[in-house]
Amino acid sequence: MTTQELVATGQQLPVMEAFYTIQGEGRFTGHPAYFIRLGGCDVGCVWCDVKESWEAAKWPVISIDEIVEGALAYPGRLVVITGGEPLIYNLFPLTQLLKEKGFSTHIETSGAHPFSGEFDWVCFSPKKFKKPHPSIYQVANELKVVIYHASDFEFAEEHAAQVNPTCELRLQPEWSKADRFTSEIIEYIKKRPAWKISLQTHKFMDIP
Ligand SMILES: C[S@@+](CC[C@H](N)C(=O)[O-])C[C@H]1O[C@@H](n2cnc3c(N)ncnc32)[C@H](O)[C@@H]1O
Ligand SMILES: Nc1nc2[nH]cc(C(=O)O)c2c(=O)[nH]1
Ligand code: SF4
Ligand SMILES: [Mg+2]
Repeated sequence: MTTQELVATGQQLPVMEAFYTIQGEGRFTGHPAYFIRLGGCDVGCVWCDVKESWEAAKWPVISIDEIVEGALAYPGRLVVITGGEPLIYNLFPLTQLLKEKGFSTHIETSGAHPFSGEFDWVCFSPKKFKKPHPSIYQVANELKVVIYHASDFEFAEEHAAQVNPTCELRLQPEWSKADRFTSEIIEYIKKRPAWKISLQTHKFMDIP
């Protein structure tokens, strides 16, 4: 099979970077985790904090065995698959192998492509720049909406109305606008306790 075919089946994937760190955001903030950052994203968020990930062709294509071997080198058994936009790819082969090896599998996604993979935790962060695929709403365990503009609160509510009732709801200040929006998020949540705040705590700790 050609590399292109192996990527299409999910046996090989473009990996921008992989690193063992502390989950900085959302429900699992503070948990040690191995991050696998896949290359490629077609969503185009103006405030994306990892724009260098967007072009898939820039990154080496690696077999899922080699990816999992990298994760096995560390004592933690929680893997977070992120990107880029990881759902561009078929994530069944990688997540099945990770689960076989005893990992909990989490994903960070905009939901802009059809859902794939076996995940223990799905963090869905919808974007105005590319509409989510309908398949994400039933599987999202956590809705994490980035607040960059006053209109993003309404956008957050529109998505909260579409996810499962058990889905946890979080608002996360966009990093460069945190001065302005953190206090607004706090006041918003105090009035609407269905929501929680998520901060990018790894940036405060100055870790990857
Ligand atoms: C870089 S994205 C990669 C995964 C996927 N493409 C997504 O957007 O969910 C990982 C997380 O970081 C969030 N994020 C990206 N840039 C951010 C910024 N400047 N401030 C706050 N959160 C940001 C995204 O919304 C997402 O929840
Ligand atoms: N420490 C740490 N936590 C994170 N949570 C989500 C991240 C991401 O970029 O997907 C991220 C990241 O890049 N670093
Ligand atoms: S969807 Fe995620 S990776 Fe893609 S541009 Fe937006 S924040 Fe960045
Ligand atoms: Mg990040």
